[in-house]
Amino acid sequence: MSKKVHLEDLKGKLIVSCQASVGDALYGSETMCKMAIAARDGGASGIRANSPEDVALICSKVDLPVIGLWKRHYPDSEVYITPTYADVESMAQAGAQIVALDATLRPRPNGETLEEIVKKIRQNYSCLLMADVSTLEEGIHAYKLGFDIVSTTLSGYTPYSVQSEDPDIALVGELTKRIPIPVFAEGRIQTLEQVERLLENGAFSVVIGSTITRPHVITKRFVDKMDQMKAEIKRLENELAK
Ligand SMILES: CC(=O)N[C@H](C=O)[C@@H](O)[C@H](O)[C@H](O)COP(=O)(O)O
Repeated sequence: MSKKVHLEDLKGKLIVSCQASVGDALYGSETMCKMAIAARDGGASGIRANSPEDVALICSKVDLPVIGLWKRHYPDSEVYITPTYADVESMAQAGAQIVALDATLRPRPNGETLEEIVKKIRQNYSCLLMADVSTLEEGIHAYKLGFDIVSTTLSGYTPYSVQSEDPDIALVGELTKRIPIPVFAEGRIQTLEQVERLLENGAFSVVIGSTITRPHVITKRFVDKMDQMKAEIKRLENELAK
């Protein structure tokens, strides 16, 4: 049974998402656990992690609250973040103090509903529930279903939500005005200035993944920018040569 987490301990704090996909150089529970230890050593107040294996290992080695999710793809649904009751149950059993699940209004596998999942988890487990949403409507709906936290995780990742390369600062502000539970800012956060604006807009906590724990993503961002700059210099040289 996971230890109780006190959300106040996460207020104004950083949660580091330690996740890697199959095929990533850093894929594997041992490596993700080392990432979580490094995040703890850097002062993170919580960890977000994917899969029962990674969560169980991190919970055993890192004395921080763990937000557990399980990315699983089902043929009959677009929902892939902890889609079914069994997936949520696996994360609670792995020891996650908080279980994050897709809280969009999209159809779930096997015809399961978010309402049924929340009700059943509340009957059987003491973990907190975090709603990964992409719109204000989904956040309000998740609050009404009894979630403990709403996170902007999926903004920009559903076809009907705001598409941007930046974090959805506006959604954080809208959610904090409309629901009384903690709103976590999550998704595409890359700079301290963005963190400042997110907190100013009412973010309870900030979740950062790729910019801290995905070296290939960080590397690609620099490489792409430098290639752009090189191409621009070449273009200007050609202009001057005319
Ligand atoms: C869209 C989706 O599946 N997001 C996932 C949610 O767990 C993770 O892949 C993200 O890395 C995490 O939300 C943190 O975001 P960022 O890596 O941009 O800091």
